[in-house]
Amino acid sequence: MRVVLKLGTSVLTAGTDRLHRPRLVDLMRDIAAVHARGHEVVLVTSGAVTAGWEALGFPPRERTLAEKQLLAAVGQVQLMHLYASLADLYGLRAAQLLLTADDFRERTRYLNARTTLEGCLGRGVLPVINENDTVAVDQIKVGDNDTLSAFVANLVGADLLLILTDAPGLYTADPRMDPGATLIPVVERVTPEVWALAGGAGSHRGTGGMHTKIQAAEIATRAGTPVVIAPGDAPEALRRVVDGEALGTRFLASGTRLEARKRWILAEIAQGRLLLDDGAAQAVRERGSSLLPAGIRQVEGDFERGHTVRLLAPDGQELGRGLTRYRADDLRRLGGHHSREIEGLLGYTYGDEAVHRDDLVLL
Ligand SMILES: Nc1ncnc2c1ncn2[C@@H]1O[C@H](COP(=O)(O)OP(=O)(O)O)[C@@H](O)[C@H]1O
Ligand SMILES: N[C@@H](CCC(=O)OP(=O)(O)O)C(=O)O
Repeated sequence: MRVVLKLGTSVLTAGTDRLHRPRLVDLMRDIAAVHARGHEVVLVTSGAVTAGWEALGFPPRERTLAEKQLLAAVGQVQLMHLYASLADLYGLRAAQLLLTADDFRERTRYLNARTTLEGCLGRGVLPVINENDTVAVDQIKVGDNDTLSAFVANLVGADLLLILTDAPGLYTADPRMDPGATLIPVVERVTPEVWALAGGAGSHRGTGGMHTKIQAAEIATRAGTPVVIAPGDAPEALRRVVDGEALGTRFLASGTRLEARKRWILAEIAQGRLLLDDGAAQAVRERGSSLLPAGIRQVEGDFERGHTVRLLAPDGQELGRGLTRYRADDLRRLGGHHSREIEGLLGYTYGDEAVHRDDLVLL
């Protein structure tokens, strides 16, 4: 089994202000045990900012981007030092990958990241991934490690994404606010009702709370990977979930595993929206046809050739996502025109289709 394990700050600190070493030992022992049984583990870890804060002697927090980047720069080294030493204790080698949104958006970078990850797994190395906070400003960052872990799960075609946190799973309401809330053991589909259950982060240390975990569950399950949200303080949580024990909340995969290219399209952050006319919406939805410029009524956003865009029916319903063959400004000029006019309008052509059916994933 190929498993992506996401460890939140809340788990790594065990509710304290610093990385909780005994907790890290337990987690690494769990990882090593699962690894020793032939499973592949990819670790997505938070905790750099907290580790940096600890390393600098807990200075008063400013909560600016510059401060977060500084703390992450200091803390990432501390975090990796701990992981590398602990992995060593259990006879494992750790590798570090610092990724950000562009690494999933740009095909070449995506393929390189995937090659490195496959290389690690092929050699039995434990990849340890965090967002590259030191360079990630709003425009290019994934923003939270729950979503990052779902992107990574899609990247490697994981059989399971396990998100460990400081809550026992998804509750009917934020258990910190509502003592009567109860655990939801299985979520068959991420519906608006499920979204409504999510509250924000449980502490000042965590990012996103249950909201980003549900978002992660939606991204991964849609690409065919089941997701479990489970308590990080449960002994041997990874081994137990891998063995099929019902721990925390399981989100069932909503589809079959998509081929790698389609997973990439879904994993990517959509850069723009194409509003189709009735005929085009019907052709795309019912026949899985390519989208021609003639069927585009409106183009929203700023995107380049090769970026992912959402395809919307006239009523606003999202039909699917695909890679566009033309940049946003080109499509604004081509919308409503026959494909034979493309060369005359632009002075060049990348083919008849705005989004080719091979590059299109219907939802
Ligand atoms: N419906 C819910 N069920 C469970 N936990 C929830 C819910 N809504 C909000 N939360 C909060 O989400 C927190 C976990 O997210 P977060 O603080 O970001 O942790 P992490 O560092 O693990 O990502 C929990 O401590 C909990 O208070
Ligand atoms: N990249 C940041 C963590 C961001 C994040 O999503 O944190 P968390 O909600 O604790 O998983 C760090 O290493 O501190």
